[in-house]
Amino acid sequence: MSSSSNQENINKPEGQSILNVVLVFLIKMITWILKGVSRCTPHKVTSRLLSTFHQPDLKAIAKELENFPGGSIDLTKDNETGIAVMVINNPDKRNSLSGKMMVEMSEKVDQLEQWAQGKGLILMGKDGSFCSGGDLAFVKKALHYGAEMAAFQHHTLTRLHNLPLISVALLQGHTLGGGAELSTACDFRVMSTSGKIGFVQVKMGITTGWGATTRLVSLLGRKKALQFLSSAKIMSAQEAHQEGLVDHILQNSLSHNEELEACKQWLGLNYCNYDSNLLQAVKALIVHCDSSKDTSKSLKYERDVFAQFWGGPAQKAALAAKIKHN
Ligand SMILES: CC[C@H](C(=O)O)C(=O)SCCNC(=O)CCNC(=O)[C@H](O)C(C)(C)COP(=O)(O)OP(=O)(O)OC[C@H]1O[C@@H](n2cnc3c(N)ncnc32)[C@H](O)[C@@H]1OP(=O)(O)O
Repeated sequence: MSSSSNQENINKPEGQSILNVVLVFLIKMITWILKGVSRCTPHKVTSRLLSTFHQPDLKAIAKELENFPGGSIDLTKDNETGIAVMVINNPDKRNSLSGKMMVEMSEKVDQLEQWAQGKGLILMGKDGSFCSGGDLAFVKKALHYGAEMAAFQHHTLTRLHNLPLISVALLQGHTLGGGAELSTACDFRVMSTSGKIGFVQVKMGITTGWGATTRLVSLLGRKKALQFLSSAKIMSAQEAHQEGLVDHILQNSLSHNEELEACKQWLGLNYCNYDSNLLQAVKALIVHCDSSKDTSKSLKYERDVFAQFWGGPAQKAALAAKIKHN
């Protein structure tokens, strides 16, 4: 740089050069913001802003979901053993979840939150199948209602996951899509040797709608979560156990009821031997330590992304294709 320009700089009043710095900074900031906004389509900005500020009215969503009938969620609590069994009961549709069943599951979780003698919970499906996800008849009628349904399910499954009970999903038969998501809302997964599990959402033109991405990353880490969710792989019991998703495989050739009894034994003998107050305190401590990471922020973002695909062309094409995830 020539000495004369150096001379200029040296003679420039202090305020002038600070003003220049501030001006340059402001121009850079404005350019950066404009670049950022142009990257998002108006739709994405709107829906993200909406979901950030929009607090779902769960009571109103429940009223709407109850308009989609079918099946039931049945709960039995054994005050002697302290183990409850929650049954996803829609066997004619492979225990897929209707809107009504989503509301009933929320109500049963309410009951379990108040169960003083509770120690453990087994979540299972009726007649030897766990759950094949959302009831597709409900799904096709609720394509306008994805964000609300996801908000409702996130609320229920986060409370299920955080129950002061040690929970096990008994995976018999098929566990698909939303059904696989339900299984991640339990502390453990026990599977029959012939069972199959697959996070098939991406094959259905959507991302996870019931919170499984957040829970899988926390449970098994980013890599395994990415493998399951991007491949839509249908895993056998052996494969799921090898991946660490399933904690115990039941012995072969048991009847459906014998598998339930074996699951009760596994849960009772391993994790429900002590006083319910103590066990509930142990689980509450685990939940507190786990939720110190910001899972609510992660779930909110998961809902935002889900809402951008739900009802979109890829989901409509998948629904029209009547895909069977055998
Ligand atoms: C946010 C979650 C997300 C969403 O809600 O969109 C998802 O859950 S995505 C995943 C949605 N689930 C599916 O796509 C499953 C589709 N079904 C199948 O792949 C098969 O039915 C299977 C593998 C579950 C069972 O196959 P199998 O050969 O053993 O029996 P059938 O196919 O004959 O099924 C018997 C009977 O059940 C009905 N069915 C099965 N799954 C569903 C479902 N999810 N919703 C509604 N109905 C279901 C199937 O249609 C048969 O009924 P029928 O009247 O005899 O045709």
